[in-house]
This record gives sequence, C-alpha cells and structure tokens, in this order.
Amino acid sequence: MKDIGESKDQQLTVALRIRPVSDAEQEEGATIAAHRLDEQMVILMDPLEDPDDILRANRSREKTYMFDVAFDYLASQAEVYRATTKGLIEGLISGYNATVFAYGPTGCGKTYTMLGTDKEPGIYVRTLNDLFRAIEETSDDMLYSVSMSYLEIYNEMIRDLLNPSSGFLDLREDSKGVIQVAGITEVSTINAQEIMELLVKGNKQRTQEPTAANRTSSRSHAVLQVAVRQQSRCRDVLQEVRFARLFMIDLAGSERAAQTQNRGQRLKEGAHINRSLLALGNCINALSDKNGAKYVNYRDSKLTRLLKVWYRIPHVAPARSGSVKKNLVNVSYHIAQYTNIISDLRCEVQRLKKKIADQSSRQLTSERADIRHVQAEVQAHSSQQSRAETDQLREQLLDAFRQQMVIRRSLLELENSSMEIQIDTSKHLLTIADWEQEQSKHRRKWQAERKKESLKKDESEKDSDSPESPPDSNESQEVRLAREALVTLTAEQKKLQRQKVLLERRFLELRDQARRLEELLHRRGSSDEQREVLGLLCKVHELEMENTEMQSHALLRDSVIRQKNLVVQRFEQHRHLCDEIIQQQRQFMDDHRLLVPPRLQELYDVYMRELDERKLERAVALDKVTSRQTVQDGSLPKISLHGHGRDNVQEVDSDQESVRNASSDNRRAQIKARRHTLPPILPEDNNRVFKNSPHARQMRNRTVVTPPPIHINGKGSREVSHSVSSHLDSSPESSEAGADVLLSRTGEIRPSNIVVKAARRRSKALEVEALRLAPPPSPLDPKKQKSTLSLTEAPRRGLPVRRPELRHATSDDNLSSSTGEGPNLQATWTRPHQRQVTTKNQTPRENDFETRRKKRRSRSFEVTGQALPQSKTAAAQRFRPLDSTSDPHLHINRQAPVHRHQYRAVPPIPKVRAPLVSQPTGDVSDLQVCPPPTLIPDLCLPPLCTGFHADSSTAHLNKRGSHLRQPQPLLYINNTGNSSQRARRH
Ligand SMILES: Nc1ncnc2c1ncn2[C@@H]1O[C@H](COP(=O)(O)OP(=O)(O)OP(=O)(O)O)[C@@H](O)[C@H]1O
Repeated sequence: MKDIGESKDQQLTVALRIRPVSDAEQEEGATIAAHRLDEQMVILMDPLEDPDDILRANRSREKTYMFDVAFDYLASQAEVYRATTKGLIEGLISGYNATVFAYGPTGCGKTYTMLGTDKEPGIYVRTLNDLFRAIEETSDDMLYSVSMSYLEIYNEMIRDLLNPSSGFLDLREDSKGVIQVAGITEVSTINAQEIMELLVKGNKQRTQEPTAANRTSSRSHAVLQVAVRQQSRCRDVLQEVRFARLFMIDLAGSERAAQTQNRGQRLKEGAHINRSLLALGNCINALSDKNGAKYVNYRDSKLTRLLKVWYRIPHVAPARSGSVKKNLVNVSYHIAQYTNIISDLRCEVQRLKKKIADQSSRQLTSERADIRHVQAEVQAHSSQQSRAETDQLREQLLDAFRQQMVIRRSLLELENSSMEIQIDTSKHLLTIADWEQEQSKHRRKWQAERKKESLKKDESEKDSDSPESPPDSNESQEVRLAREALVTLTAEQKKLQRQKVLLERRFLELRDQARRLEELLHRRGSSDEQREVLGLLCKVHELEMENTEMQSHALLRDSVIRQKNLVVQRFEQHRHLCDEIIQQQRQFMDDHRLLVPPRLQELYDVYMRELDERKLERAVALDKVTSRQTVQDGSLPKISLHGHGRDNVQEVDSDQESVRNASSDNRRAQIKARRHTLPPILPEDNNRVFKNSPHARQMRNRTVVTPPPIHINGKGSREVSHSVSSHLDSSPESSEAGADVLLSRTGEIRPSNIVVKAARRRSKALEVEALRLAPPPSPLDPKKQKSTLSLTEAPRRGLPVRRPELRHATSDDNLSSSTGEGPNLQATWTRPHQRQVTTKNQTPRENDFETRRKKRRSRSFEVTGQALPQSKTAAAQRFRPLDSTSDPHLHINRQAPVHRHQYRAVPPIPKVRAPLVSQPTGDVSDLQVCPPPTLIPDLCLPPLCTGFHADSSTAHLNKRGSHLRQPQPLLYINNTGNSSQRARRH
C-alpha cells in the first residue's frame, strides 16, 4: 500500500472496494462505517465511538485513507476490473509478470471480486478473456502458448484444485532458483468459457467452511496461475522467448478470533491464515520500503515462498531497481533444434518463395498481357511500316520495269532509224560505186585506145604528146548528192550509235536494279502468296518485254517479206517482159520466115517444153497452197488490228494484231494482277515504240510501208479477188482499204517451201537493187504491154502454149549473144532491139557504155544457159569462156557464189520504207502483176537474176548489168565505213 502522493510509476496499485451491506448485517442494525469520499479517499468511522463519553467527546475518531482507487458498493465488477487488472494484460503479453490478489477480512467480498458469479464474472474471467483477445490480435507475428493452473494453500499445504486427488503438492526450487509446484496440473487453453468452467469446478474443490462472519468463508488462499509463453514466428538461431506469469490470488480472510469465535480446526485454520498473511504483509512492506530493506523474508509461509519468485523479479521490487524488467530469455538451442530451425526456415523460405512466385506470376501475367499488348502494337506498327516499305519497293520495281520498257522501245526506234540510215547509206554507196566503176572502165577504154593509137604513131611523138591519164569526168549531180548524203548519214549513224550505247548502259543498270529489288521484295515477302504474286509480277514484266521484242521482230520480218515480195514482183514483171519478147520475136521470125540458128532453136524448144510441162504453173500453185497453209498455221504471232468492230475484217494488219495481242496480254496481266494485291504493270503506251518518230507513226498507222499499188488492167488490187496478184499487192492503199494482204498475214514464208526459198534468194539479192530500181521501161509499147500482159486476157496472136504465168526470164541481148549466127540474122533480131532501147538523150559515150554492158550481160546469160541441164555440155563447148574468172561472183552457174553474193548483198534488216518503184513513171505501174516468184526445181536456174538486167534502156539497168562481171558493190553495203574504198579497190 502506498500513499496517494507517490509516483505514478509505482508498481503496486492498491484499490479499495466497499461492498454493500448484506441483509444479515442490516438485520443486525449495522451501520456503514466506511464511506468513499471520492475516487481515492475513504473515511472510516470509529465503530466504538460513544457519544455519551464526555472525556472522548469532540475527539475525532474517523480515519481517512487514500488509495489508488476506491470503489463503493455501487461499483460494478467491470469497473473494478478495468481500474485494477485490465492494464496488466498488455504487460503480460510483453513479458512482464504481474500479481493481483484480494486482501481483506473474511466476508468482505474478496471471492466475489476475484471469481464473481456467472452473471457477474470477476477479475479471473475478465482478465483471461482480454488476454486471449490480445494474443489473437498479435498471433500473426508472435507464437503464443498459454497454460493455467489453479491451486490452494490451506494450512500451509498446497493442493491442486484442478486435480484434487493428487494430494498435497510440494514447493521445489530448481537450479535457477525458480520455485515450482511439483506435479501441478497445467491446462493449455485459449477459451475463456472453458477457463471459467475449470475455475468454477476448481473453486468448488476449495475449502470453504461457514463461520460466524461468513457462511461461505474461504479457509485457504486460492492461487490462479496463468503462464504466457511467446516467441516470434521468425525463427532464428538466437530465438527470443518471452515468458510471463500472472497470479490472481483470492486470499483467505484475516480474521479475529474473538470476532469469528472459531474454535478447534477453525481456529487452527485462522492461525495459519493470519500467519501467512502476516508473512505476505511483511514481504510487501519490505519490498515497498523506500529505504530499501536488505532482506525480505519469504520463508515464513508457503504463500510468500510461492510469491517469492515473482517478487524476486526486480520490477516487482521497486525499492530496489525502481523499474520493471521484462522476462527475456535467450534460449540456446542444441544441434537438433538447429536442424528443426533450419527445416522451419526452409519451409518458411519455400512459403515465401511460393508467395513471391504467386505474386510474380500474377504480376508477370499482367506484365505479359501488357507486353503482348505492346508487342501487338509494335508489331502492328512494324507491320504497317514494313507494308509501306514493301509498297515503296514494289513501286520502285514497277518504275524500273517501266523505264526498261521505255528504253527498250527507244532502242527499237534507234535500231529502226539505224536500219533506215544503213539502207540509205547503201543506196548512196551503190550510186558512188557504180559511178566509180564506170570511171574505171572509161579509163581502161581510154588507155586501150591510147595504146592502139600509139602503135600507129611514132613512139617519140606518142611519148611527147599523149597524156599520162585520161581526164576525169565530172561527177554527176546524183553522185555529189550521194557523197553529201553519205557524210550526213554517217554522222547520224554515229550519233545513233552513241545514243544506243547510252541507252543500253542505262537499260543494264535498270535491269540490275530491278533484279536487286526483286530479290529484296522476295526476301521481304511474308508469305508464299506474296512471293507468288511478286513472281507473277516479274513474269508479266518479262512477258511484256518479250512481247515488245516480238512486235519488233514481227514488224521487221513483215517488212522483209514485203520487200522481198516487191522484188519478186519486179522480177516477175521483168520476166513477163522477157516472155513477151521471146514470143514476139518468135512471131516476128515466123512472120518473116527468118532462119533460126540451131542453138537458138534448141533453147526455144527447151523454153516451150517447160511451158508445156507446166512445171512452173504447178510450182505457183504449190506456193499458193503453202502460203495459205502458213496463214492457217499461224507460224508467226497473229497480228490484227487493234480496236473494236474489226472482227469482221478478214484482212488484218499483222502489226496491229501484235499490238492488239500485246494489249490483250496486258489486260490479262491486269486481270491476273487484280486477283492479287499487287497492281499490274501498266505500260504507258503499248505502241510507244512507234510513237515518236515519223517512221514510227508511219509504222503505227500502217506498220509497214508497202510498195505502191500495182494495178491490174488499171484496177485496184481489191478487184482482183482471189488471184495470185493478191499475194503481191500489199500496197498501202489496198491494205488500208481492207484488201487481202496475204503475205502480211502469213508474215513469213515457210523455209520448207523450196519455191519460196528460191524466191527469197533471188529477192535478197535484188531487194536493195529493187529499192533503187527505176520503173523498167519496156522496149515495147507500154500500152501494148499492158494489154498483152494482162492476166485476164488470153494470149495474143494465138500462141499455142503461151502461158503468161510461166514466161521465162530472158532478153533480146541474151538471145542475140547466144545464137552465134551470122551477122545478118543476128543483126536482124538482136541489134534493132538494142537500138530501140537507146534513148535519144544518151551521148555516144553512154551508148557505147551501154553496148558493152549489154554484151557482158549477154555473156552472163550464156552462163545461165549453161545451167540448163539439157544443154550443159554443148554450151560448154560452144560458148566461149568468161572474160574474167578472177571474181568468184562471176561463176553464175554455180549457186554458191551467187548465194554468198546474195547474203552479203542483203542488209541484215531491210529498210521499212516506200520503195523507189513508186516513181510516177506511169508505165511501170501499169504493168501486169505476174504470178508469185517461183522456180522450177528441175531447172534450178539461179542465174535467173540475169534476166532482170535484160532491159538496157535505162541507166539503172545499165548499172546493174555490170555487176555480173564486175565485183559487186552490193557486197559491201553492210560495211558502210569501208564500202566506198573497197568498191574503188575492186
Ligand atoms: N460487492 C458485493 N455485492 C454484493 N454482494 C457482495 C459483494 N461483496 C460480497 N458480497 C457478498 O458477501 C458475502 C461474503 O462475500 P465473500 O465470500 O466474497 O467474502 P470473503 O471475503 O471471500 O470471505 P472469506 O474470506 O471468508 O472467504 C457473499 O455472500 C457475497 O455474495
């Protein structure tokens, strides 16, 4: 007990509770002696005060006491608990020991305050309820174990109230000085209700005896011990364990023997109770002494001995340390315990890992979802970017394709222009070569004359007077113009070559670029479908390129065929003339009864036999069939007009058909491309190759310029329906009017056709010549010829076997030189014709030149005659040999030189241009169109070309007439740079 004025840090709290007056006391007339003045102050009235005692009158006997807290009879059990014990629970679970006991005289209400009733539980139950609640609140971090024991000290004997049969128990002190009740029952529970039941059960076992002061007087000290062991859930090597005990003691009531009137056993019990209480009081007084008592006698009673343990704790001895210390014990564990700790720690680690893993998993799942979202966005972005890049690459590839197409077409235009220049150059070279050849002959003639004259004159005079070289004749206007044109054409050709080199270089660059882009696109293709589309795109481009080349080749072939056709026409025209001449000469000889030389008669018989056998006619028919079959087979790409409404037009233009096919191919490519994502290649202009240059426009409009119309009896070729003339009539007018252009439709004559082969060989040899061929003036009256050569008219003068279609090429010169008859007869039927062809404007020199040329042609025809199988041996004996054999081309009777000549003479790609035969001479255009060029295979007359020169009435033919004996300038027309020199050299 402490005075009121002591510090709040006191470790001992004293509370006073005043119970209500019992019924028995009220019946006895008892008065209240103790009054609670306030929360801490209580006044006790002197129960022995006598108002009648004058000597003690005015002497105050009341005593006032101060407590930590004071309760009157109105105080409830809860109020007493909260004010005295509740505050100890926090210290208990923190490791602080505590003791609550009720002290007072018997019957004052100690048991009621500590144990209470079922309706009004006392401090025991309330304390345990709050203790378990506090433990539960902190169980996550701390591990608790609570045990409880309940005993009584009766007459200095200890008895287990939870197990009364166990007898009296002894107090024992271990090596550490801790007092233990040996054999006491400790109950581990956390259920307050269960504790209450145990306490009630145990309290029934408590020794109670009715006394005069209390009917249920407790004759023993009841001690409820609650031990709390706690440790952290985090296991460690140095595990901190907190152990605290709470003693709640219901002391036996002190009593006065006089008042209790106990006797015997009760008196003896009272004596033990008072002694133990006295010992307890002494210990308390000793512990609470400020001066610090050096010795506390706990051995006076078992109660103090039991409580010694607690009071030995410094915190319950404020006189000694002044503070309360926790009961902390550092437990040293053995190895086995360490193993358990490690195992527990491992489990804890696993648990924490699992917890972390779960959290990480949830977080990872969330993060993965976020990552997937981000990846999807990035992928979408990259996909979009990749698509844009792919589109850009595709556009670049398409642009490269387009540029390649443009360059390819430009190259074709250049090639075409180059060919034109080549042909023009060849023409001019021929002109110059002919002139130079004439000059050379003139010089030789002059030298021969000079030599002849020198034989007649004195050598001295000759040497002094004769000039060294003949005077050169002035160049004609044609030659001068040819030379000027050659310079211009050569420069133009070089310019074209430079442009061509640049374009080819650019084309190669674009092609490499396209390949790289194609490979890049192929690698970037994300799927097989895209790669397939890309492959198709490139394939479309390749096909388009091939189509362009095929168009070009088709045009060129068509032009070649047309040119050959033109040559054949001319050849046939001339052959008709020859036939007519033969017939008329024969008629003339018959009319005048002229003698015919045997050799001439022999040749004429051969000629007529060929007509009778109709071999040539059959060859023509075969050629027609072959040509038609070629058309049907369509060995070349079918070329038709581009546009609508032309399907009913049977005569379609081959080149336009090519264009239409190209367009159709493009449309198919577009359709194919539209099936996929990639756009198709759209050429800017399918006909761009023919777009710019005048020649290209000409090609586009008509594609190939064909010779002027060759009318039959003054009619257009359309009027000659289904005739052989249709094979030859390919004039622009007829074509544009929808005429049947058979050759242009067929495009090419089959190589298997031997007739066509022969015609081709001849035409190749003559095609360039035909370009510069003037209309062949006939020695006959053109009007007459027109009528006699008509295919629609019957042969005149009743010639028995005359078939105009099979007229053989010959000439009057040929006949005259091959007869070998006397001068009269020869002059009778040869010379007059020779004179007839001499123009009035020709000079004597020119006439002489023409005469010699005709002689050479006649000799060449002699060679032709040697080719005839029937007369080969005889002719070889009869005809004199050729003047010169140095020139291999003079071996006309051998085909090889002729063929070589033809090949060398024919430019690689003939010019597509209106031929010179369109000269408005009038007569030529009126010539009848002859059957298609053909040869009788049995005859095999390659030198038939010599007949082409039979007409010596024009300068052109005169020029051409020399090529059979002289080196041919035509051999070098492909070599424009050296042609002139080489021609001069020869
Ligand atoms: N505050 C109170 N309110 C009502 N009744 C009370 C109160 N205190 C005590 N009593 C009654 O007084 C009587 C005596 O009480 P109690 O037995 O608790 O006294 P005690 O001090 O324990 O006696 P003892 O020392 O002899 O055991 C009991 O019948 C009890 O019910």
